[in-house]
Amino acid sequence: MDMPTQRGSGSLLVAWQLAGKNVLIVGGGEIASQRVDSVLVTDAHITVLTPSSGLNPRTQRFIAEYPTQITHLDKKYDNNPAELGLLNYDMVLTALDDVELSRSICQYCRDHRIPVNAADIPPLCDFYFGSQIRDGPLQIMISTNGNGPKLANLVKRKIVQSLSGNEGAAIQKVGALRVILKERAPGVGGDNGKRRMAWMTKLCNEWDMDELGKLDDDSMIKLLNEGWEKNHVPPPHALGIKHSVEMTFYPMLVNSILPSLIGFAVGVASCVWLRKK
Ligand SMILES: C[C@@]1(CC(=O)O)c2cc3[nH]c(cc4nc(cc5[nH]c(cc(n2)[C@H]1CCC(=O)O)[C@@](C)(CC(=O)O)[C@@H]5CCC(=O)O)C(CC(=O)O)=C4CCC(=O)O)c(CCC(=O)O)c3CC(=O)O
Ligand SMILES: NC(=O)C1=CN([C@@H]2O[C@H](COP(=O)(O)OP(=O)(O)OC[C@H]3O[C@@H](n4cnc5c(N)ncnc54)[C@H](O)[C@@H]3O)[C@@H](O)[C@H]2O)C=CC1
Repeated sequence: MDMPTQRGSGSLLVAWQLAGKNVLIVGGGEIASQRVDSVLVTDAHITVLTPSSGLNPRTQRFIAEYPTQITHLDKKYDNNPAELGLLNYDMVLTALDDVELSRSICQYCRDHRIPVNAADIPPLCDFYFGSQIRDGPLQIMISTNGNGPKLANLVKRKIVQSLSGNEGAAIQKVGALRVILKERAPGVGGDNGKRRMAWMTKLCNEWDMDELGKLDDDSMIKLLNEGWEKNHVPPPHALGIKHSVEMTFYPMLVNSILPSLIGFAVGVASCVWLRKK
């Protein structure tokens, strides 16, 4: 499907690397729990600022389960950014039922160029959250750029249905293979870089996700010895990798082929029965 190119009115889609950075979440309710969930995956250090009485059960559970990754400051924010040390944070998220407080935190962050998201005030956000699909290293974010969050969730469901479930494993194996390949043929850019990229591209085009996901340590070495070193991409079966029946075949079998077979069998049986009569 060709989509028309649109310039302007969009936002930059990036995969923000937050490992080891400090993220402040002000609030501890339903939305804060979703923020904690989203940020935990990044290996950032999270501070949740809210009184214990305002923690919902999910946020409470995260704090209990990840004591080294999450610090809970059990107090009300009294709108004193200096006391809080706001400048020490790399990102601030507000999830408050107090829009004026949210607005003032946003303003302080903007003045000090700290990226900020306020769940209740889209125009003040530096970035929006989106609907997410994750499968290992595969991350898909669906954004409607603030227009229709529920529709983002519905588009996500459509995309999930179109995935085979093999993508995450395949990407993880390709990632491991690329590391070994770069050790074998090191260097940034230049002829080596070009050759590496051409070979990896050919491999990804010729093997499918299921086959890539079946690579293991031994077959990776074999693939490099017999493929990379000889400047070609062997087919998966040459390395003993067999393609399994697509998962999508089963729903097809149940939904269309099986009912037709049953219908045909019933038809034949009734003909035989009628003839006998
Ligand atoms: C701008 C943004 C700021 C931000 O949060 O970063 C924002 C803002 C607001 N959302 C509101 C309402 C709802 N939000 C959801 C759900 C989600 N909202 C998410 C993101 C975003 N929400 C950002 C834009 C993302 C985009 O457009 O693509 C998702 C995708 C991701 C996430 O939250 O992590 C997550 C789905 C995740 C999933 O299921 O996969 C539902 C549905 C539900 O809860 O089931 C409803 C009720 C139905 C509806 O309104 O659509 C309101 C109150 C409106 C009012 O008062 O009327 C505001 C404030 C406003 O708009 O003023
Ligand atoms: N972005 C989004 O997807 C959505 C945003 N919202 C908006 O997000 C906001 C938060 O929603 P919920 O989490 O459901 O609310 P909630 O009522 O569950 O949580 C509010 C939190 O704010 C905390 N809080 C209030 N004053 C505080 C202070 N001075 N210092 C520290 N913590 C304080 C409370 O302790 C509580 O944890 C609401 O304004 C809501 O309208 C609502 C739905 C979706």
